[in-house]
Amino acid sequence: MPKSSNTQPRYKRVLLKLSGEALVGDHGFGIDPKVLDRMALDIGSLIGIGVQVGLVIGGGNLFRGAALNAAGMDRVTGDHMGMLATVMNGLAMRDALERSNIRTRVMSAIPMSGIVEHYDRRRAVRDLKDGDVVIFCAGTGNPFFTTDSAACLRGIEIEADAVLKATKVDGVYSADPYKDPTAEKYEHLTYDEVLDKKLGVMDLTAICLARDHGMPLRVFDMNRPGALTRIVTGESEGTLIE
Ligand SMILES: Nc1ncnc2c1ncn2[C@@H]1O[C@H](COP(=O)(O)OP(=O)(O)OP(=O)(O)O)[C@@H](O)[C@H]1O
Ligand SMILES: O=c1ccn([C@@H]2O[C@H](COP(=O)(O)O)[C@@H](O)[C@H]2O)c(=O)[nH]1
Repeated sequence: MPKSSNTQPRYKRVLLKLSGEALVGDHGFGIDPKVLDRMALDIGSLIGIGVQVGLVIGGGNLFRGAALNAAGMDRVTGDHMGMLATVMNGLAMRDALERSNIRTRVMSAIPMSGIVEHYDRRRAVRDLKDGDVVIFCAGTGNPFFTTDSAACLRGIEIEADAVLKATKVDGVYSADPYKDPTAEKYEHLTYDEVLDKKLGVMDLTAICLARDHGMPLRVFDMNRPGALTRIVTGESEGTLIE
């Protein structure tokens, strides 16, 4: 088990959404084990201060349904492939967490007997209370959604204090900072501001779901050392949407 510390967390239970695309790291495609190990270390720090951690991992490092569809594939088939990609990422993340001695459960929205458990909310909450990390795979289990929506959905279901979106950018900007170098970063936004300004860092279904259930969202750079711990201990990091 990770070492415990005296730091008082601001959040007792969080739903952490990890970018699938960022798992590529130095590799051109797939999963860079170095990124997984770094994330396992960060998650271990949270467990060490008593924070319960649910995880949703994207699939953009492997497949996205919309991209497959643009290349000619049936959209639903592409989305099924995207959801399966999130299961592969979940298995890889469990492996890294368990190598760091962090007990981990993987639950899939799509039954996959013999590989991972089927999603069960009550069981997930029990596991979280026991200090296990619970990885929620296969998104919502339905096509035409994204893992951002799945993160908000699971976060609301498990009554997380916040959904933390760990991604490649250090917050929400007035425009995509990769495309517009003059874009300015926001420290704080309301859900309606994100919707009205059509800020593309998270899909709008996810924002609506979070707004309708009063779930705070924080977008931050997963590559900044210590960012996760700073967030759960109440320091300012990334952009808060509430
Ligand atoms: N207004 C904006 N502010 C910040 N980032 C933005 C904005 N608009 C678009 N983006 C883009 O959104 C990306 C993050 O969202 P995206 O859903 O693509 O990735 P992810 O969730 O990190 O990956 P995955 O889908 O693989 O999990 C950023 O890398 C950035 O390029
Ligand atoms: O509920 C869901 C979640 C995801 N998908 C498909 O998986 C890929 C990968 O997820 P990202 O959020 O893009 O990382 C997504 O593009 C969809 O194709 C889904 O169908 N339903």
